[in-house]
Parts: sequence; structure tokens; C-alpha cells
Amino acid sequence: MTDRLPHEKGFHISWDQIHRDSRALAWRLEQQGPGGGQWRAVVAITRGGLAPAMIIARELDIRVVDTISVKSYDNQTRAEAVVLKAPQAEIMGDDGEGILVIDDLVDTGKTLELVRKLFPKAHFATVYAKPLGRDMVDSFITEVSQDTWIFFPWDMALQYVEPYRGK
Ligand SMILES: O=P(O)(O)OC[C@H]1O[C@H](OP(=O)(O)OP(=O)(O)O)[C@H](O)[C@@H]1O
Ligand SMILES: O=c1[nH]c(=O)c2nc[nH]c2[nH]1
Ligand SMILES: [Mg+2]
Repeated sequence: MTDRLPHEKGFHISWDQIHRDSRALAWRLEQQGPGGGQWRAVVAITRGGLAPAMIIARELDIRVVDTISVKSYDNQTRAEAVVLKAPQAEIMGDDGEGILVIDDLVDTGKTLELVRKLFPKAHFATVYAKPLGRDMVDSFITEVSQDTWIFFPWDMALQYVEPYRGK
């Protein structure tokens, strides 16, 4: 099943902005590892979670980094979330306790819902969150409205724009 979501607004994020917001998320997560200590591993939800996960792993000095691949969207159309690649079973343990699962954003929450079912005791963190999915995430930095589409720097390119008076 797919459904079309209306996105009236666009929120354009630069590399600098995602770097700063991911760092802010890392600092927020620092004291929240198991027993107030170090996280056992970072797991990025690919592909969007890869860049934030790298920045967070670097900030928190976590060397064990794995991925789970969940595909939910074709362009701006939501489809059923499916796991295309799971993380290593030895890293995750029975329930994901002590593991930090990172994604770039939570929108409807369907992606995190699926991953949470697999690893219910992991900590779920995203850089951005929309209201529908906010309850699925344990930590995030910035909330945007549901009708906003977030444009990430890896999906954009700098391009020439005509001067305002030249049109
Ligand atoms: O909360 P939801 O409604 O599930 O949406 C959020 C997910 O959608 C996007 O990933 P996408 O499936 O588009 O794949 P990508 O990360 O490879 O771009 C985004 O990176 C999140 O993972
Ligand atoms: O680049 C993206 N921006 C978004 O706002 C979004 N929501 C779900 N998936 C998304 N991908
Ligand atoms: Mg994604």
C-alpha cells in the first residue's frame, strides 16, 4: 500500500547544519548509555542515518558501527517498510540493549516501528522529527511540521539562480 503525503513546505539542510545538529544530538546522548556509560555500538538506519551515525560515533568515540537497511519511500511516496539488510546478531544481542540506533529523521514513524520491534531495548535517536513519528523516537534535536519535506544535502546540488530583476 502507498499513500501520497502533501508537503507544502521545504526545509533545506546544508552539510554544515546537519553536522552541527548531529553533534548536538551526540552531546545529548553522551550520558545516556547503559548505566550512564558508553554505548556498545552505533547502528545506522541506511541510507539517511549513515552521515549522522558517523558524526555521532566520532563524537562519542564509538568504534563499533553497523547498519540496518530499511526502505520506506520512493521519492516522496511512502511504501511498506521492509528490512533489506540486518545488523550483525552478535552486536545486537537479544533485544538491542546498549545499542544506539540512528536515523536522519522520523516522519510517520513506520521505519522506527519496524526496527523497534526487532530491537525493543535499543535507544532510538534521530536528528529531525515530525509530529506523527515523535513518540517512536527516544531522542531528537529539531522538530518540523508534518507538511514539511526535509531536503538533505546529499539530495541537493548548488546551482545558478537568475538575478531577481533579470526575470
Ligand atoms: O518515519 P518514516 O515515515 O518511516 O520515514 C523516515 C524514513 O524515511 C527515510 O528513509 P527512506 O526509506 O526514504 O530511505 P533512505 O534513508 O535510503 O533515503 C528517512 O531516511 C527515514 O529512514
Ligand atoms: O529526504 C527526506 N525528507 C523527508 O522529509 C522525509 N520523510 C520521510 N522520508 C524523507 N526523506
Ligand atoms: Mg532512511
